[in-house]
Amino acid sequence: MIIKADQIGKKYRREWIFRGVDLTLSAGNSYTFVGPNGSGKSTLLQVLAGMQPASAGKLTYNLPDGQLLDDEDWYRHIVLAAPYLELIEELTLSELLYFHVQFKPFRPGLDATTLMDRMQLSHARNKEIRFFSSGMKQRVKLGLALFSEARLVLLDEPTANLDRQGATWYRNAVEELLTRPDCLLLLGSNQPDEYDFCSNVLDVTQWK
Ligand SMILES: Nc1ncnc2c1ncn2[C@@H]1O[C@H](COP(=O)(O)OP(=O)(O)OP(=O)(O)O)[C@@H](O)[C@H]1O
Repeated sequence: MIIKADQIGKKYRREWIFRGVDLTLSAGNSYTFVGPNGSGKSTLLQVLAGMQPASAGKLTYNLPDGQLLDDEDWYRHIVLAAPYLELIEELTLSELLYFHVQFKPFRPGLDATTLMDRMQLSHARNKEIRFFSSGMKQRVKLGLALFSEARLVLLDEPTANLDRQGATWYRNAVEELLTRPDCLLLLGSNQPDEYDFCSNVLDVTQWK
């Protein structure tokens, strides 16, 4: 997976959030977008993920064999965990995993039972998501992102609402993901301990 951004920009009404972004993001690497509150990290991640249209410039997505992904294919290859994305609150955890796997398989060797175990949430398998604490919900979002079969993993504020044990769990899971040469990891963060393993740290204020 290679994402090429050619002079992309995003504006809301008359305000440019960022512009002139030229990037080549390649699988086997991680990239972290940093900057103060409101600087455009989440917006840039969403535009790079194809979830929001760019207002200017061009984005292309290539697989290693040079194949270009079209819109329909694209969504099979990405996962995003972010505070602003909601889980389906009426489902139990078991039901949610069953629903999710219909659209996106888990990584090889994982099923719903092992995944709940990896999320350290087996005890809550029959509880509805709406009764989960914010930290438990965050583990579910991260678990679905980190343990699903996807070539592009986007994590926005990954340790939001996690306690110290949860932050260690995140750290171990993300380091395991980084051993996969076929995976491209993009992070949005302003917490250094969420991304200090990452060698490509990009300040979004350079694109104001
Ligand atoms: N849908 C929208 N309509 C108008 N303005 C928006 C919209 N979404 C975001 N913005 C504006 O875009 C700017 C960047 O917001 P964004 O959420 O990308 O920043 P951020 O760096 O992720 O912030 P934080 O660190 O607080 O999460 C902000 O000024 C925000 O108000």
